[in-house]
Amino acid sequence: MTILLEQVAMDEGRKVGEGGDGSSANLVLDAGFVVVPEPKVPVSSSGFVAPEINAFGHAFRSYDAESERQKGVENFYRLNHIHQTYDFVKKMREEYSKLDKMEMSIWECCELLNEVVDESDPDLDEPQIEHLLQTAEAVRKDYPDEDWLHLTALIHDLGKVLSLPAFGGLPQWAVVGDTHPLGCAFDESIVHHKYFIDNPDYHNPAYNTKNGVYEEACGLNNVMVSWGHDDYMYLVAKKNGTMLPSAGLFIIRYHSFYPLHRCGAYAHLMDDEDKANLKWLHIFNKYDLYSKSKVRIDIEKVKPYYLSLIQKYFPEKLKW
Ligand SMILES: O[C@H]1[C@H](O)[C@@H](O)[C@H](O)[C@@H](O)[C@H]1O
Ligand SMILES: [Fe+2]
Ligand SMILES: [Fe+2]
Repeated sequence: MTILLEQVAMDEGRKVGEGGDGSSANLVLDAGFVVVPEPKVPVSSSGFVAPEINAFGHAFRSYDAESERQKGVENFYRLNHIHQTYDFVKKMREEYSKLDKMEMSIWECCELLNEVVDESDPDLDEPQIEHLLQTAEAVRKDYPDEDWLHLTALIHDLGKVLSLPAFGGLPQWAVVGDTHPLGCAFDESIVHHKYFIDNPDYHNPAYNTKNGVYEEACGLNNVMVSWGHDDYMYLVAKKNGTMLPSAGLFIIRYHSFYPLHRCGAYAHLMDDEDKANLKWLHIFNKYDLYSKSKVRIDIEKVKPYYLSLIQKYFPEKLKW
């Protein structure tokens, strides 16, 4: 099966100002029709076995178990839940859609990411480039033919550069952690849900019902999801005209949306394209979460392979 990129770009373009990604979402349009094979979801994978415990001796994603990271992580979610509001997300999307902060290649960004510490993650305290390569290499072993998925894995967390001064030096609560929609009720499955009580949207009747400002099946592209590294990297990839398939862009954009991909919350907002792409996100999530370990990848050895993928799917320099 194939899809026409122009069609996808137009579909997304019609949602301008409605929680979509703004008016210049369709750079690809200029190139006319580009036929991209839509990746088929393979029946099953082999190799990678998800470990039962993380590097700190706990189950993965234990947000309440006492550990050296627990308090910091909980405080992170307290701030995240208080400050991420519908208006805040709208403002951030507008600001960062300008892509006027930096010009650099994908690989340069991978290297920059090493400066970033993620305070939201109970399972990881390794430099971020290790996580990128661990995820990508684990995916590559099980899905050797899906090179777009290897590259998606490599770049999925690059948006964390938002916390660096050159990108506005955003606080952690606006960069990392799980994401959730704004403009409708906060689902109970969201980590440390109790802190929403101090969020103004929680008390706003326009925003605190099941559907809130949305209609059933309106499509996630119409939904304001909390601002952070996911949506930023999606904007960067899309607006710089990446050739990644829509499943790759969906993974980048929603990989932290655990309430949806782990708990099935907000499923009523998805449209058919979201549902198809969610299958790939489920596959990806296993590698993103469970490849986090102390095992280092030899960067110099794998670098040429990833540089070739970057060249295939991205322009040499991107606007950030
Ligand atoms: O703490 C982690 C980390 O910030 C990841 O990059 C993000 O994707 C996860 O959803 C989050 O739980
Ligand atoms: Fe992430
Ligand atoms: Fe990740």
